Amino acid sequence: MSTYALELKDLRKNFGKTEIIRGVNLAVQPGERVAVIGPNGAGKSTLFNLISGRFGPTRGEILLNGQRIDHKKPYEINRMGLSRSFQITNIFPKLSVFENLRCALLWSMGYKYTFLKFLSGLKDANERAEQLMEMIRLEKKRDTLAMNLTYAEQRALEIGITIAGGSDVILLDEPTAGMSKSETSRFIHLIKEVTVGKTLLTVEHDMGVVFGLADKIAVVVYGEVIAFDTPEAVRANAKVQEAYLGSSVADSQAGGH
Ligand SMILES: Nc1ncnc2c1ncn2[C@@H]1O[C@H](COP(=O)(O)OP(=O)(O)OP(=O)(O)O)[C@@H](O)[C@H]1O
Repeated sequence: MSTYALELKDLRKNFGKTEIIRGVNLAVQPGERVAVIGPNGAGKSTLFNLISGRFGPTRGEILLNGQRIDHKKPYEINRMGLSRSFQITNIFPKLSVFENLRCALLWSMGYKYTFLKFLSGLKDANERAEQLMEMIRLEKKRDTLAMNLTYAEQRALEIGITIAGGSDVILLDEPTAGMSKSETSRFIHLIKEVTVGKTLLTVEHDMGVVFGLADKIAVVVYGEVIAFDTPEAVRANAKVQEAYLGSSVADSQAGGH
């Protein structure tokens, strides 16, 4: 049986007659941090949509901790241990930071607790919400409505909501998009801290973030993974350099990352 946290086997997706994902194979070890990079339109979002169950594949298999998840519904995949962040769209703007985290926790506990155990569940959720708030460094904003947080704070809250359910595989879509340079470096640090021991997949355009965060990089070009390796090996990969025309990846090297 597979011991991979996530495994894609000959994964394919057609939209109409066009094959957008063209036989992707990828095996991610538990605890690995993987950045998925590639030119615009390469299929990165489609890949995330397939993994998280928004789309069903045309062919191929997706395994989460050895169990098939292709053709399961997003909430079923979530229950099986995969959580995806949608930038800040999981946040309830009119709830406080604490209430947002507590909601996420209760939602994830709801299926495990019977109604009669709900009250004790509530106590657990309160305690865990406090812990999570400290982890994402928003304890001073405990009672602030989410809509009144700064953008970077909202992104931190979103990460808190994403990890609240205890999933061991986390998908993040461009986690630092829209942040300033200093916010970005603080946020990379935060992501690393809160995902210790978890498997992380990010779609990312910012090469600084990619090289700061990833143990491995998957390079998607025209619906195929053309390289899956350590950042150093990917930088040196001739196929990758050709696909990027020596731009982003080489630039980040010149930038000293
Ligand atoms: N629901 C859909 N129906 C038809 N075509 C789609 C659909 N979703 C994506 N595509 C097409 O699939 C291709 C891959 O798109 P996708 O969004 O996965 O690329 P991407 O690598 O995430 O791009 P970007 O970096 O610009 O976000 C594009 O040509 C896009 O037009």
